[in-house]
Amino acid sequence: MTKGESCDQDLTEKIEKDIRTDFKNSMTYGEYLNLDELLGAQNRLSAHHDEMLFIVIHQVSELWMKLILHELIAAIKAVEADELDTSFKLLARVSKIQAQIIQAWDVLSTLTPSEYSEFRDSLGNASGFQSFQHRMIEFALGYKTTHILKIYEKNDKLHQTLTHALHAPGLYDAAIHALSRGGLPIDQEVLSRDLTKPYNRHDSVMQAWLDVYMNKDQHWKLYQLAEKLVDIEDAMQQWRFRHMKTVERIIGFKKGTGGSSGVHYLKKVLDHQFFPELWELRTRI
Ligand code: HEM
Ligand SMILES: N[C@@H](CC(=O)c1ccccc1NC=O)C(=O)O
Repeated sequence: MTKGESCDQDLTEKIEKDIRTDFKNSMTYGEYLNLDELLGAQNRLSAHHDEMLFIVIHQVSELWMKLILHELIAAIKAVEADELDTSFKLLARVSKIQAQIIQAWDVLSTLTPSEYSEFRDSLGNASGFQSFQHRMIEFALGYKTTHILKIYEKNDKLHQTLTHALHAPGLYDAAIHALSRGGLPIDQEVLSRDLTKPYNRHDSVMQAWLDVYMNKDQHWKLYQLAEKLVDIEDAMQQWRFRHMKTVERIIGFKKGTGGSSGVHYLKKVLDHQFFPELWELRTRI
């Protein structure tokens, strides 16, 4: 490269930098937050006044889910790296976001059965059952339900992302490996378990958490991690319960648009536990 060419290169870089700075300086609030797109995305399918509430509550929930996932994925990495203090900060934020989406049910509860029935038909077969981010969160917590993948067969990108998450360790698997690295004996069959299957309760994990709780001074960080996980599961169950009750007060025991039995199905989902040993130990101590 000649001297002249390298000068040209410097000049081009300087101009490009100036353009970027100018753009940044003149950028508005709305541009930064992409508000045209965000606030233009409430497309009602009916002329019903209350459909706006229905759309906004879902969109707000999906936005919060986006942040939950962002934090959870970082928390899993932190636990895997034995950076537990970092994970506490991230998991505490997840809990605070969960509190927001639990509160959101209060707003939706102002929708009455007659109001909802006036636009329910326009929703067709669409259902929250198809919420991709909801499944990503369940997967990140270790609840891997393979039958869910079928829903996304026609969407390569979502299917691929969910398949990747299916094979990746969830938060509970990361915590169990941290127990093992912390010197608590965990059976090999748990450590090398098939991550694509939902987690099942295991004796060695039960024993390890009991040990952590009974000797918390020696395992303070793992003890704190356990309580953060309990916070998260507690909130997941509160969310599920509020969803089930809100649905019952709005559609009673009608079948769901997604093809399920409706409230009966939502009640059954409440039986599932993400971190079973952390609940069982409460009876054992
Ligand atoms: C009037 C309001 C709502 C009604 C009547 C309702 C009803 C239902 C029903 C009946 C199901 C079972 C699947 C089906 O057959 O459709 C379901 C699933 C689901 N809904 Fe809702 N829902 C409402 C609001 C919401 C909101 C605001 C969210 C937040 C994103 C949401 C998220 C979900 C999710 C994630 C599932 C799957 C649950 C699982 O499989 O564990 N729903 N809903
Ligand atoms: N499953 C609901 C419909 C429903 O709630 C819904 C429809 C479209 C988009 C999101 C929805 N929310 C949660 O399930 C019903 O059966 O009325």
